[in-house]
Amino acid sequence: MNHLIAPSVLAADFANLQRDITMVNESEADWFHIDIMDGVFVPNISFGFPVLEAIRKYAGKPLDVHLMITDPDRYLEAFAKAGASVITVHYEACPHLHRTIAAIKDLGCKAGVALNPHTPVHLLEDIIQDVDLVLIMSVNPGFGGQKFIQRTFEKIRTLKLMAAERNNSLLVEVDGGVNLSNAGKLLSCGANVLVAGNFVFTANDPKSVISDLKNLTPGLIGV
Ligand SMILES: O=C(CO)[C@@H](O)[C@H](O)COP(=O)(O)O
Repeated sequence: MNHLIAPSVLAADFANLQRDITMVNESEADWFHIDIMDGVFVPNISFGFPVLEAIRKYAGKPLDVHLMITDPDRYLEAFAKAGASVITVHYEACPHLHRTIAAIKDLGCKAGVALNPHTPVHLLEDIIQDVDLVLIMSVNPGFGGQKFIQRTFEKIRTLKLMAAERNNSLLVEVDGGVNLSNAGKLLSCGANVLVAGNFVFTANDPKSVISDLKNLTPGLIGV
């Protein structure tokens, strides 16, 4: 499949949110990446349902909702109702992950599981066949604009090997510090969804940055 680009709205200008949403609508991006942070699972609070509903009102592309919250089961239905197409929960926040993934699918959404940088890919061995997406965090979650962790490349390769045996259609998403100097290598390691926040929204020409990420050939840049 061609890879997907998901600009992270956390890096948008919230005083000009409609303008930034329109920019993403008009760009070659595929999804809106929406970071929900509760100040408990991660040391930051982002935004909740009123903002998500405002984004949904103008967004012309699927909402890829990344829940950095404890006990996400409490809110799955509300996020589905608020317009999420993909709901990703953290492995580290879900004691009954199999049940949580089933609940997301029952709501008609794609189900994803995210791994913090310290969480090994092999822990997904008994769930990888049940998820639509694995999100590999390439920074510690909680903030945009952090430095990409190099170990991520190897994690994606390992995940890809596991997926080849157990889930060929798995979406492999990478999030944190993604830019044009690491994106080509991420694609060649097996990533097929790139999240980018600051690299897109602080650019002089965000649409052309999105286009550059979308039209990358795996491995040609940043290997
Ligand atoms: O989930 C997160 C941070 O916790 C990310 O989605 C960031 O929002 C990505 O931002 P950049 O690192 O690309 O600026």
